[in-house]
Amino acid sequence: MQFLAAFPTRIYLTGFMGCGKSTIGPLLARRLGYTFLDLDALIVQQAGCSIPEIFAAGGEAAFRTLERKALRQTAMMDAYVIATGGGTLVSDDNLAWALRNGRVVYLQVSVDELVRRLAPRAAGRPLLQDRYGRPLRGAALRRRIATLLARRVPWYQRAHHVVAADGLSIAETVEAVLHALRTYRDSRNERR
Ligand SMILES: Nc1ncnc2c1ncn2[C@@H]1O[C@H](COP(=O)(O)OP(=O)(O)OP(=O)(O)O)[C@@H](O)[C@H]1O
Ligand SMILES: O=C(O)C1=C[C@@H](O)[C@@H](O)[C@H](O)C1
Ligand SMILES: [Mg+2]
Repeated sequence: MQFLAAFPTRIYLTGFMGCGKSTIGPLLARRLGYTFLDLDALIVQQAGCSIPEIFAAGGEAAFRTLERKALRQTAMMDAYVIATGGGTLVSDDNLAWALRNGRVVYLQVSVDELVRRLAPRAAGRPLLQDRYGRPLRGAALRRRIATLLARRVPWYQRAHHVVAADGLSIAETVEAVLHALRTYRDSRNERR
């Protein structure tokens, strides 16, 4: 009997804040019959406080420690779509781990589109706030997004799949990710 390779067991969504990991993830999971997990939500649940509270109490380093642990808790999860945080896979260590333990999909979105999406949603994202905890706006928000994104792209681009999501609706982005995963699955089956 010929065994046909199916979709990977774990799919990790990566990309900048606002690229849509938490929005696309549940829809993608439903299409695949997978379970959805949001790593930020897992961290909040286990810490018993919000992300801004974690940053306020222990700085970004404390958050990154929790995030690293949360990522590794997904090791044995079967048939999961996992939305990582925007900075989770911006680390050689975490990225190499995710690349070994699942398929990593980068939702690539331009600075212009990220600014549009994040302008009303900077609150609750500590890296998009000023030193007084006020959400950045206008040119300051754009500068922060552009600087951080440029720094992070070298990690994001090492994903197994890069899905150009600019100009796509939410539903179209789900289809684009499914297309990338199907193409990968079919290429593996052809090689058998
Ligand atoms: N085409 C689109 N694809 C995805 N999200 C979109 C789109 N158009 C608008 N949005 C909105 O942009 C926001 C994307 O935010 P979301 O929380 O999903 O991003 P994220 O990648 O999970 O960010 P973070 O890293 O901060 O968790 C949502 O409010 C979503 O409704
Ligand atoms: O891009 C980041 O570094 C972050 C993104 C969010 O998902 C959260 O994980 C947190 O706000 C940090
Ligand atoms: Mg998210």
